[in-house]
Amino acid sequence: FTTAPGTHIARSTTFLEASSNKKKIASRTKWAESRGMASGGTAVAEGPSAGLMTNEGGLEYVRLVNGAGDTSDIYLYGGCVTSYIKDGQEYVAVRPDAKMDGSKPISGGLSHCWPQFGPGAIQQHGFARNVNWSVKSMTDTSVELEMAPSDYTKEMWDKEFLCTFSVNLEDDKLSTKMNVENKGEESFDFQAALHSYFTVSAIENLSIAGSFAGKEFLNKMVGEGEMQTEDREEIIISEEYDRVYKGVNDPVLKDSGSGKTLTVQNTAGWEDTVLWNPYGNEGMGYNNFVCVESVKFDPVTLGAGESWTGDMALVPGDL
Ligand SMILES: O=P(O)(O)OC[C@H]1O[C@@H](O)[C@H](O)[C@@H](O)[C@@H]1O
Repeated sequence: FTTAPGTHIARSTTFLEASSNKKKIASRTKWAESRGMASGGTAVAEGPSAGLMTNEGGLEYVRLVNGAGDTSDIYLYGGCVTSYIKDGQEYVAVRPDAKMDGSKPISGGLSHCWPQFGPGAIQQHGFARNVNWSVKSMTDTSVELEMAPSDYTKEMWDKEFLCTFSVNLEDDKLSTKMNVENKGEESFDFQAALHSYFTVSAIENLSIAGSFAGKEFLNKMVGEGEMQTEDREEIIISEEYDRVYKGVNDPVLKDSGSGKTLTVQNTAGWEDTVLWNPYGNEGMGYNNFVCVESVKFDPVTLGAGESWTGDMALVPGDL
């Protein structure tokens, strides 16, 4: 498969050479058989194949493939979607300075911030993005990952929880569902976000539509953070951005360079949008990505036995 020129960054460690296809299929078959599943799979000689893969840094990821040859990669480390390719166009970005070997959270993809967003009582953005999630079930086009407490998480946050993250590669979109369940006897609070990195052909080619006009936002780039009011219908980024738009959850990315749009369809749970771009930072590759994050900024209080769900789908389109 191919990707549109100029939209593909730091992808070398997440894509294996076609010559290693045999190894991938063998690994998938072994994985499926060890779980009592038919090996099945999309073992198309010339196209991508679905299944559990290992990257050059030793990290495992699941590749989903649909009938049209669209693909999505989901790393078990961090439960992170690092790629969504539809009709040859890559929509998800990974920063060129990202570590793809587990030495630090993946800076890119649909990265989980949980149970905390940003700085706070525990580590920046929480721990969900630097633990290994496990595969509960998978098919060629879907995977369900789970994250449960461990000694590591309990040291920081001693709560009984179960997080489930499902990704479904459909014909016209990539659907995700984050579910948090309180398995303990006492209530707990959390924040959540998908710190989503999306590809852009160049930042000057991007505008972001949505219900931004008239909304108040927290501009974290001013002093300790300042509340301001947005007066634009569409956001254009021409300086460093770190902004929390509470009550906005319908962003649409429009890229005049690729001629593509990407609708971030938040249909449950995700109430807010954070925009982040380290404008001018070449090392981070600022010119080829934007973070348009699906966020639940005000903490959720979950009673014993209760659960919370965030539904988000990425829907590609043409300008
Ligand atoms: O590099 P990371 O951990 O993926 O985070 C990216 C950025 O995420 C933003 O939300 C933070 O405000 C930045 O400080 C941070 O650099």
